[in-house]
Amino acid sequence: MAFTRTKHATRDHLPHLLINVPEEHQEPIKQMCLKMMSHDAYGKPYQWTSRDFDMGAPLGRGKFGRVYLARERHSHFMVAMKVMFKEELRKGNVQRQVLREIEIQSRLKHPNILRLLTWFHDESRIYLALEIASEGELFKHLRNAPNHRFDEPRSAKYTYQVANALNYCHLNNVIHRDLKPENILLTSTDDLKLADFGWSAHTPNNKRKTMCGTLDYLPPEMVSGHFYDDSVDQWCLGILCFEFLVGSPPFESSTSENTQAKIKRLDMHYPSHLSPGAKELISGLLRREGRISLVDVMTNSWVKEGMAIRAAQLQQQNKKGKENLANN
Ligand SMILES: Nc1ncnc2c1ncn2[C@@H]1O[C@H](COP(=O)(O)OP(=O)(O)OP(=O)(O)O)[C@@H](O)[C@H]1O
Repeated sequence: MAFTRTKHATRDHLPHLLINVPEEHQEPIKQMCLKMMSHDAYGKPYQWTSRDFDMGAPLGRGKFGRVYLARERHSHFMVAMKVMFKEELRKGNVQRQVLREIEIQSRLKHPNILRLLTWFHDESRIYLALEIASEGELFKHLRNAPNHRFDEPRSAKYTYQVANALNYCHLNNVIHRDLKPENILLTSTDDLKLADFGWSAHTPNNKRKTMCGTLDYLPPEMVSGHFYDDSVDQWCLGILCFEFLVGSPPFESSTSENTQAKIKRLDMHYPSHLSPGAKELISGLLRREGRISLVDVMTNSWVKEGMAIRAAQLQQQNKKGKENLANN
């Protein structure tokens, strides 16, 4: 890739790079790779600027940023370009949060974590060149799903992918701390990308005490203002898995005081449509202490079986899609 600064593929590696690429896409991808390899940035330090990119359609808008589809001029490599105005960041007093997000996200390289490919700034703006997740926020898909919830196989697959991403974060001494469907993006291949590391933190051994994250997802130790460690992310994964399956988080209530009180009492109910496997997994995560590990989640039998069913569902959908295309 034009953006990587170490371990570069050369022309000799092209046959290897194209191994899993369908026949009909081989030539355009080969041409793009060749263009990337001939870019001044390839393998060398390079000062990117907005002049290197053609900006296209808007993909979305956040509190401080607007995100556009953008194309790198030389290689035609597509990215999602997040543009933030320095003045707005200053007014919102979030400069440090943004710098932390950049610093942490540029170090993390995992298939289920949104890649920050490069970043640069000019007098008034900061630009983040991000990997594209073309299906956008997972939250939108949850809201559009029947009864605002995913079926068990789909929930199991997504739970696995988030557990995998969080496990990688923890191995790299990073706690995400703000897991929720709004902070997860979906790709065209039905894969999740964890985004928004604005609240994440390095975890140098000692426990932390900052209250952050979203109320519905806060673990009891954070609600009570106690010290906490990276197992807060396991709690959030339990809430997320519940929300996938039920359509709303388990401690949701009309006021934030009630939500906090319910979290402290672990006052929640499992709807009758949940399978015993799903309940067992969630109850292993939504504990005050002794939460199951992320590796336990990834090897859990409900998760494994659900993933296999989801893979078969997608294969079936793809087959139908191809048949419909052929018939039209
Ligand atoms: N990499 C991406 N690929 C595709 N769409 C994206 C990508 N990043 C962001 N978007 C879209 O742009 C929207 C805004 O993203 P952004 O990261 O600025 O905001 P946010 O995280 O939702 O909000 P905030 O951090 O301000 O609370 C997202 O909701 C999503 O729809």
